[in-house]
Amino acid sequence: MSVFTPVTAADAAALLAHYSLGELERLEGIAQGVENTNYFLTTTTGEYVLTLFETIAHDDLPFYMGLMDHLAHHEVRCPAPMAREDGEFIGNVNGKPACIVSRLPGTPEMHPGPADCRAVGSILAAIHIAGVEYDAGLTNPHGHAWREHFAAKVAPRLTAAENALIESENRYQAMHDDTVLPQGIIHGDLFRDNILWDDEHGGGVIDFYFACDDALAFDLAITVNDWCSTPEATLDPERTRAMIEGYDRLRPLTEFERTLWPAMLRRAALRTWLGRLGYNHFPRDSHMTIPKDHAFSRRLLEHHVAHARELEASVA
Ligand SMILES: Nc1ncnc2c1ncn2[C@@H]1O[C@H](COP(=O)(O)OP(=O)(O)O)[C@@H](O)[C@H]1O
Ligand SMILES: N[C@@H](CCOP(=O)(O)O)C(=O)O
Repeated sequence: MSVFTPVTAADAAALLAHYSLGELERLEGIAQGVENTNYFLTTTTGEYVLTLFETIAHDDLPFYMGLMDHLAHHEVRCPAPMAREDGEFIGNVNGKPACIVSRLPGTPEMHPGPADCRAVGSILAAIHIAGVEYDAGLTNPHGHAWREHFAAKVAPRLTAAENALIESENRYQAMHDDTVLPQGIIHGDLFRDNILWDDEHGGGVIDFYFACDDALAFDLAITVNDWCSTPEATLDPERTRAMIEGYDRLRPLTEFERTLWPAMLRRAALRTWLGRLGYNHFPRDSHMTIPKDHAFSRRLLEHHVAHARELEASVA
């Protein structure tokens, strides 16, 4: 997250008047993240996170709130949304829709080994399995149409080589029909910084605001691309194998998923690259934001394009 919309103690106290969460003790802006405004919020009853939604359509918010509520009740450790006294999860702060969720303890593991990756694979599979019973849906707003549209928008700011790579990758993706793959609720952003680990509970998952309906293997590819990549923008074979095993033991991959695995890894790398180009070339006015490395995502995509055989072998 970031702070795009500053929140004062008085704003937070006015919001808390709609909840039974006690009195405000402390409010602290969070620099991490790039999508929403976030604050740690401490009250006399506990520790929470206040989120102001900056870009998400108001109509989509019940999907995210309901999903966290559902998963929190289905053995996925994740933030629980706090209900207001009127029963709603969403309120308003400084003109922005806002929610309060429980704050998870723990810290991210930014230098994972194979054992961490195996655990993450199992956490992702548990989300996919629990998602089957969630009775709401959301079409991926960053699917094929978005990739094409965004490519045209960002094109004037990129080099000819970058535009050629995006164009050919969009063409490749259009040729690979993923509707044959199992679909369901995906997290969509299970990067290293979105799991908080603590000794007592293990991994807790945050940041469900890219969740949507899509191919489950695409979600695994997003996760592998982040957790199993090396600083040289390649995939570490041992970590990749461990994550796929951790996933597969709970939700076995189908033959189609194995066949389309290289395409999913490429699609995930393209999605992240385009997203990061957006943060970089069309920045929003933020009071606190940590930039994302878009060149790394391009190099990862280039690696995937050049090493199709290796990617196939990683899931064989
Ligand atoms: N429920 C939570 N419990 C603990 N920390 C959280 C929680 N939600 C967010 N955070 C903290 O805020 C940071 C940014 O959150 P994130 O959801 O990734 O932002 P964004 O919505 O911009 O993607 C996280 O890296 C984490 O430090
Ligand atoms: N994880 C994505 C984009 C969203 O970042 P977050 O820090 O807000 O989760 C990326 O790294 O590009």
